Amino acid sequence: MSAIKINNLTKRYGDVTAVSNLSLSVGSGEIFGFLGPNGAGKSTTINMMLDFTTPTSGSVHVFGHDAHRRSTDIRRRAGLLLEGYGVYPRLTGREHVEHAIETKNADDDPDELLARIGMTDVADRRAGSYSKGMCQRMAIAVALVGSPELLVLDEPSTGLDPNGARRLRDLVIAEAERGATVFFSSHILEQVEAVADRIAILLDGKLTATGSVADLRTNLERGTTIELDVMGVTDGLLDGLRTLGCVHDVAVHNDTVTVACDNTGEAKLRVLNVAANTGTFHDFTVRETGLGDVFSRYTEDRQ
Ligand SMILES: Nc1ncnc2c1ncn2[C@@H]1O[C@H](COP(=O)(O)OP(=O)(O)OP(=O)(O)O)[C@@H](O)[C@H]1O
Repeated sequence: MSAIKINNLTKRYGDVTAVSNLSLSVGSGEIFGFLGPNGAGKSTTINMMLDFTTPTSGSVHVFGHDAHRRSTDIRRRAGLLLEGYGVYPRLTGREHVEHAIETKNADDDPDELLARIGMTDVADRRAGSYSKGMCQRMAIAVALVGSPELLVLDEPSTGLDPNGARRLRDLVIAEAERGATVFFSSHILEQVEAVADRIAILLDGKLTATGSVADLRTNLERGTTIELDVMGVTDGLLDGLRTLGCVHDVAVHNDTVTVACDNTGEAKLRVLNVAANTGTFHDFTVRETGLGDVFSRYTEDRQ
């Protein structure tokens, strides 16, 4: 069963269409990464899932329930980390978590939750004195209260140092292993690539891609990227590369020519042969397509 089912969802603010006819579903127990550039509509979608914003049209179901009619139930069963999490400056980190435990009628150990995100040392300090990253860590601990069936994390990596980011990653995996569904938005592509079972990429409120990172790579037919360092890019080189059947894309940046081609030894050899024949080629790097490439391809190239 789907934990989240979004059908033809649209949200307009005056002339701005923040989300446009969006449909997607997230399976129970899945780690789902929601990607998109600034202003793509990620937060607006999340806000509609939790009934903080009303859709212009379309519907969202969470745990099979209508997000608007059953919002209280849904929020009770979910752990939320949303933009603009309100901090009470006079309360300590532990008191924030204790308050959430009380509100949710849960029986967690606040110290254990704070330890999971590396907050033990500062648990007794007032949140007013916390750094941005400490506030974010505290908000993550609060989201975990009550072992929620669904974690909705809007940009959870914001402000976290590499250690915090690693803890977050481990934590997301552990929560999914326990059976929780995790839906998180992020700009940190490596974070998403490391943990997400599937991702969706949003651009101008529209879904431009959905699937596993591997699926998206295959869709793009960009198994391998070869970067050619040349001394002066010539039309002969570009034409030669573009006529190869195994080449899907050729991009130029200064003296580097980036070639996306089939992931076969023969394809790589043919690309390097063309480059060698131009006489100005002096080095190359081969790398597998990463999520960064997929993201750029689905967003920048289509704008
Ligand atoms: N309350 C609002 N009133 C008017 N426009 C809004 C409102 N909320 C969002 N928008 C607009 O809707 C679009 C989508 O915004 P949203 O915050 O959902 O994007 P996002 O993908 O979360 O961006 P970011 O990564 O920058 O947080 C933007 O053009 C934004 O300006």
